[in-house]
Parts: sequence; C-alpha cells; structure tokens
Amino acid sequence: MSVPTPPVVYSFSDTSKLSDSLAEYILKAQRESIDKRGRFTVAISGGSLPKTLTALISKSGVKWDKWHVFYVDERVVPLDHEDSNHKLAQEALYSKVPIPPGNIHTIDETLLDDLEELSDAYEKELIREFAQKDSARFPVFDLILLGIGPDGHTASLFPGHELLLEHDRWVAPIEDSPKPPPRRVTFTYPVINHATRVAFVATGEGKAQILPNILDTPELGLPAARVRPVAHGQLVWFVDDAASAEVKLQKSEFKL
Ligand SMILES: O=C1O[C@H](COP(=O)(O)O)[C@@H](O)[C@H](O)[C@H]1O
Repeated sequence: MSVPTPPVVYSFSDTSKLSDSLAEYILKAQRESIDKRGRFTVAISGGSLPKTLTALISKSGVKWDKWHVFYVDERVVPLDHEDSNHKLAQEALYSKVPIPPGNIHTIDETLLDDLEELSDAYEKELIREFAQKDSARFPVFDLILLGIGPDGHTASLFPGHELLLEHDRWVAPIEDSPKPPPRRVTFTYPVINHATRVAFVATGEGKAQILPNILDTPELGLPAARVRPVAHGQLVWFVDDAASAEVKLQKSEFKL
C-alpha cells in the first residue's frame, strides 16, 4: 500500500495573520475556478471556522456573485438557532458581503423532523448544482474548508462512528453525534476527498493535543486524518502556533 503524501502545513504566529493568508489562498482558488468554469463552489464548516474568513471581507477581487456555498455539515436546528452552522456563517460573512442568497445552499428547514429526508434533500441540492455540470460520480468542489474538534472529528464525522465507512452517499444523517446537538447531516469522505482543494483550519491551544495525532500519526485513523484528496487534489493546513505547538511534521512558509 502506498504511503500518502503528508499535507502542507502553514503555521502562523496569530490568527489575524492566518486569516489574511487564508483569504489570499481562497482568492487564488476563486480566480482559478472562475477562469476555468465561471463559478466558485465552496463548502464551509461551522464552529470556529467562519470567523477565520473575515479577512476576505476587505479584500479586493472577490467575485461574490460567482460564489456557490454549501455546508460541509449542518446541525439539524432552525437556521436562526444559535447552534446552526449557517447562522455562524451568516453573522461572520454573508451579512457583510453580497453573495446572492440563492447561491447559499442551506438545509431545508421544513424537513427538520425527518432526518433521512432532510439529508436526502441536501444531497439532491448537491446533485442539482453539480451533476449536470460535471457529470462526475461525486461532486468536485473547488474548495472545501474544514475544522477539527479536540477529539479529531471533522465535518460531523466522529471517531469510531460507522459513517467513517460510508462510500456511496454524498450526504449522510447522524442522530448520535457525541458533540451536541446530536442530530446533524454531513458530507461523506467521497465528497470531501474529491474536492480540488481541501484546507483545514485549526487555531488555539484547545487543538494542540489532538493535532500531533492527526498530522504526525495519521495511522491512528482519526477522522481528520482520513481526509486524503484523490487524484490531484490539494490538502493544506492553516494552523496557528498555539494549535501546532506539539506537531513534529515540518511546517512550510506560506506562499501562493
Ligand atoms: O460541530 C462541529 O465542530 C467542528 C469543529 O468546531 P470548532 O468550533 O472546534 O472549530 C466543525 O468543523 C463542524 O463544522 C461543526 O459542526
């Protein structure tokens, strides 16, 4: 079995430097995607991630009208609930930039009581966006932005959970998330691993213990370490020094 290439890890002394470089990275991805396909498809995580996108707001050259945004995972709560990943993104980003509301793909709030149907409906939303355009077995996002939890989960893929072995569905329901709220929907690995670019963002000392288990000992098989883009997909990590203090893997100087 071939050994996967280690990811590129960029470490920054503080979160504002990280946020600025992440914005430059996203802008480059956006330019290349629009040049090739006339749109930019991006999936974002919730939790602490949306706040790291704020440096984008003041950058020139962002073509917000070409952005098509999905959620890597979503908590099954109303969209204005404080646990909603959409609400976090709304507050940190969309309320400040002109992304056409029709390009922001949320879960269907009318299906909150039926988790399976909600999950299937979100998958259909992905099919509508990608299937006719790219005719691929899985959607190919231009960029997927991931966070990690202190247990090594990413998206709503948790350690030891059966969803780690899901190979067919694009979106899957989970009703026993160990992190509240328990009911969620999540992208599966095939979707995450088919993206052109996958960028993890991890900040703060709360992530310091788990990061070496993901980056230095991927064979432990923690959910975040199972993210391995197929073909020519790119995997990068944006971390701050507090989060990466114990990581042995060599860090790279950020350059585009
Ligand atoms: O529950 C979730 O947790 C992870 C990590 O969140 P963080 O606040 O520790 O950064 C997040 O990436 C995911 O989208 C979210 O649903």
